[in-house]
Amino acid sequence: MSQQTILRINDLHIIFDLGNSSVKAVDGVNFEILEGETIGIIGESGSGKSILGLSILRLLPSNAKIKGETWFADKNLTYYSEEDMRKIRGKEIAWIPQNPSASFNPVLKIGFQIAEPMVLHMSLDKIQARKKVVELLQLFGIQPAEERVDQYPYQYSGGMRQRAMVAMGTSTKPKLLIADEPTKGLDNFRKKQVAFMFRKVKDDNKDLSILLITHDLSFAQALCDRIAVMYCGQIIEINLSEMFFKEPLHPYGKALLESLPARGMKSIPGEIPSMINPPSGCRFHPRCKEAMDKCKDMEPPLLKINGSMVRCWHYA
Ligand SMILES: Nc1ncnc2c1ncn2[C@@H]1O[C@H](COP(=O)(O)OP(=O)(O)OP(=O)(O)O)[C@@H](O)[C@H]1O
Ligand code: NI
Repeated sequence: MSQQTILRINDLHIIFDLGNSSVKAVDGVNFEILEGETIGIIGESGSGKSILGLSILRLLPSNAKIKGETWFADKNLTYYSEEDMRKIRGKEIAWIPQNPSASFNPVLKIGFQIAEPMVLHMSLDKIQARKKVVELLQLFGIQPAEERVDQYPYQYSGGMRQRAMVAMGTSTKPKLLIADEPTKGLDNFRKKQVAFMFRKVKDDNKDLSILLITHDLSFAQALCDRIAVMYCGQIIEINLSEMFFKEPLHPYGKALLESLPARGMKSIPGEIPSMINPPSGCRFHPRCKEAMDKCKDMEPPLLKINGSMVRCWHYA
């Protein structure tokens, strides 16, 4: 049985025009997400993870120029109008933003905000929606749900707001859920709670595909079927999670793992490169222990190795 592709991104480029210079935030990205799979996008700050996620929903800042195609099942979203995108957002593709505290409207009750996508997309009336919200709050451990439904964001703890965001994101039974840094700023205990909650969401919705954008490698390892590593606007490795955490292909992947506390906590030498003037050749070469002469001048293509992909001359 082969899994269906739910999302396919073809040769995506996103450029920010800064007047006298430009930032290539995403530079030639190709990948796909299968039905029911969880894929993690990892990489250092500024590598283009959030911009890639936002581009799928076309929520990019207005100074962004976009090239390439985004297919959602058999729909080519590239040519969708804003009006058509609004029917997809929150219904078929849900977005869980990076900062739940800033994303809830402080003057509206949480229950009302969670209900909104269901009222909009599932034509539930207010009473039905309220009932659904109470069920969702219970499901996500936000108790006592009957009381919590009428509270305002400030009355929730950070962890509760995070869970409420996921409740809202999954309320309309989307096909794809995109979550940006869902564990950002949480302590270890709350990180585990969020991982547990995502597991539950996955178990309850076997066909749901999840795109997890995260810095948090242990969180990615706990949840993802596949890992895509981004560096300086490009995907430089796509691998099964199991393979990646055992033996990553790209030297940058190896360096990321070696920077984990449990694996020696070796920081990656050098600096995250400028996105305005990225390094020549392989973008990682100035920081790479294994760099060869060729890596300085020639950009490696994304090579297929068995079922994995890697952008590194060592595999050519
Ligand atoms: N509105 C904007 N105008 C200009 N450049 C931008 C804008 N938004 C993002 N960028 C640039 O695009 C690049 C990618 O940003 P993005 O937010 O996707 O990174 P990220 O990988 O999500 O990082 P983080 O892990 O810190 O969230 C960065 O170099 C950033 O400076
Ligand atoms: Ni980000």
